[in-house]
Amino acid sequence: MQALQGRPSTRYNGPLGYQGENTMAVFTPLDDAQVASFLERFDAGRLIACEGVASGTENSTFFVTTDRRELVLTLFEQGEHDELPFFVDLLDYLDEYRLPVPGPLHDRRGVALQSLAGKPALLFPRLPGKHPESPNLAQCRALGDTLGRMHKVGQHFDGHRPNPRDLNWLLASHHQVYAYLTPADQALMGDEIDSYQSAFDDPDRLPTGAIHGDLFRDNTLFDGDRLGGIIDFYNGCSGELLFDLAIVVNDWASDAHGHLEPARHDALLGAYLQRRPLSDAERRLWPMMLRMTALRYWLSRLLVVYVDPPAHELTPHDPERFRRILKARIAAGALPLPA
Ligand SMILES: Nc1ncnc2c1ncn2[C@@H]1O[C@H](COP(=O)(O)OP(=O)(O)O)[C@@H](O)[C@H]1O
Ligand SMILES: N[C@@H](CCOP(=O)(O)O)C(=O)O
Repeated sequence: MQALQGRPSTRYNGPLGYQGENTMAVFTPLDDAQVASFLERFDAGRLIACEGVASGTENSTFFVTTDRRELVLTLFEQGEHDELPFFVDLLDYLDEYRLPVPGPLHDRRGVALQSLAGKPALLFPRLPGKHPESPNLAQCRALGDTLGRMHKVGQHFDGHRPNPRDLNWLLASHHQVYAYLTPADQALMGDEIDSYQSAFDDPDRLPTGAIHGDLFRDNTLFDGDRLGGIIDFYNGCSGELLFDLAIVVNDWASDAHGHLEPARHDALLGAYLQRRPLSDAERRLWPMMLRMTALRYWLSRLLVVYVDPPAHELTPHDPERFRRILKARIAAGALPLPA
C-alpha cells in the first residue's frame, strides 16, 4: 500500500485483507430459549427461527422469524451505550415521517431499549432488499430523493448528539497516523485540514439537522430499484446536512480511481435537490465538503488499521480508497452541481 510507511504491529497489513472479502459478526451467541423468552416482552409473535447474521462489523445481529413477521435483533457490543436513546428517538422520529428506516419495536410497556445476555438490545422490523454494490441510476435517484426528504424532516428533530467525525475530530486525531504516512501524505493531510479550517470558519453558516453520518451503499437495502431501507444509524448525529450528502456522493458516485462518475452523481444530486435545494454557502463549500469527508474516511480507516484495531477478528476497510477519492476531488477543483 503506497501511502504507508513502516510496518505496524497489527495483523492488518495489506490491501488483499481488506473488508469485502471476509467478515463475521456474532460476538454474543444466543440460544432459542433466550430469544423465545425475549420475544414474550413484545407483541410480535412466537419464535420460529433465529439465525446469526455474518456481515455486520460492530454489533451482534440476528434475523428472527416469528409466526407473525420477520425481525432483526441487535445486541450492542461496543460504543457509547448511553447514546442509544438518541438513536432510538431518531429512528422513531424518521419512522413517524414514513422514511424507510427500521423503527424499533416497543415492548408491551412502550419501551424500545432492552437488555439481553447482558447487552443492550433492540428489535427491528426486517426490511426488504440487498446492498447495491454497483448502484444503477434509478437506485441513485431513489437514494437522493429519500436523503433529501430525510434532511428536510431531520432539520426539525429535537434530539442532539454532536458529530463524532467533524472537523474538530479531524484536528484532534490526524497526528496519530502521521508515523505511518509518507512525508508527502503527511503534507497532504496537514494542508487539507488547514484549508478546511479556513473554509469552514463560520460554524453557523451551513444548515444543520439530524444526519445519518455513514450512508454508504452497505447501509442501504434495495429491492430491485426500490429503496427498502436505510440501516445502521449508529453514526447518526446532529450535523451539517452537506456533510451527510458529501459522504453519500463520495461512496455512491466514485469510480475505481476515485473520480466522480457524472451519471450517478447527477442522478443522485438531481433527485436530492428536488427535495432540498442547497443554500449559496452550501454550493460554494461543496467541493471542500467532498474533500473533507473523503479525508474523514481516509483517516478513520487508517486509525482502525494502525492505531486502534477492533477487538474482534475483523478485516478493516481499505484507507487507500479514500486517499484516492481525496486526490481526485482536489484535482477536479470546483465541481459544478446540477441546477
Ligand atoms: N432492519 C434490517 N433489515 C434487514 N437487514 C438488516 C437490518 N438491520 C441489519 N440488517 C442486516 O444485518 C447486517 C449487519 O447490521 P448492521 O447494523 O450494519 O451491523 P454492524 O453495525 O455490526 O455492521 C446488515 O449489513 C444487513 O445485512
Ligand atoms: N462505514 C465506515 C465505517 C464507520 O466509520 P467510523 O468512523 O465509525 O469507523 C467505513 O466504511 O470506513
